[in-house]
Amino acid sequence: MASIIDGVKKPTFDASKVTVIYVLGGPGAGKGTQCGRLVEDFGFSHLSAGDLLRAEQNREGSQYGNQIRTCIREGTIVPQEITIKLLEMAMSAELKTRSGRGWTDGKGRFLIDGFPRKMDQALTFEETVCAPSQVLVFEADEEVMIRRILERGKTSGREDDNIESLKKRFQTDKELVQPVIKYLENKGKVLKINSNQSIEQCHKEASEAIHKVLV
Ligand SMILES: Nc1ncnc2c1ncn2[C@@H]1O[C@H](COP(=O)(O)OP(=O)(O)O)[C@@H](O)[C@H]1O
Ligand SMILES: O=c1ccn([C@@H]2O[C@H](COP(=O)(O)OP(=O)(O)O)[C@@H](O)[C@H]2O)c(=O)[nH]1
Repeated sequence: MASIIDGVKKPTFDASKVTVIYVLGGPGAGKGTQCGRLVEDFGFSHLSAGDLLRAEQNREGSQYGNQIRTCIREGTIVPQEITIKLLEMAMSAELKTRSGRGWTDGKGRFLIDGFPRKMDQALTFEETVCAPSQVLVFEADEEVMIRRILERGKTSGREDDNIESLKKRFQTDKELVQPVIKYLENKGKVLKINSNQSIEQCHKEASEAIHKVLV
């Protein structure tokens, strides 16, 4: 069977026709929740790297299923070739099927949630797909994130919404994701939002920042 990966190479769409916003933050910081709200406001396509990986993991015949499952359970990062290819394919598909609906400036609007989580991903995506216009980073205290994830775990069915996986995800966040945030901060693209606050307050701060990017 053909692989979904045929090397990271130029995507099939024109990078000048898309606006990409990265949405980062620890597990349970509220990335998915806030993306849902921003989709309503601005007509973004919301691409969660974690959701794309879970879908690929469960796809019948996927040769990456076991590898993805192990990484997710252990809170480690899936090799970039897999994640970037999945993102690129999802972006191409959206650009074909939506053809501008809800994108008032004619550019494809993408919220990329939970990515990049490692420096190699940040650099490769920038080189082969495009650079982000803005980066939203939701920051919550560890005890707040633990409480939210354990609550979510009661119904999410996710193999990593438990305290053992969570501790490993926090470790990965410190070691790998924080350097990516520093790198993006040096480019002046990062807005940090305190997500111990209410969903409403986080949304207000996030949507103000997006307004400035999309004008
Ligand atoms: N600001 C907030 N205040 C209280 N609960 C929140 C807040 N943001 C998200 N939640 C809840 O916390 C859980 C994790 O949020 P989610 O958006 O899935 O986080 P992430 O995508 O960052 O892992 C969800 O059950 C969500 O309803
Ligand atoms: O670019 C990515 C994004 C996610 N993941 C994996 O998917 C898991 C779940 O990520 P998601 O963003 O869905 O969940 P969160 O930890 O933010 O709740 C992570 O812990 C990683 O194992 C990954 O390998 N690369």
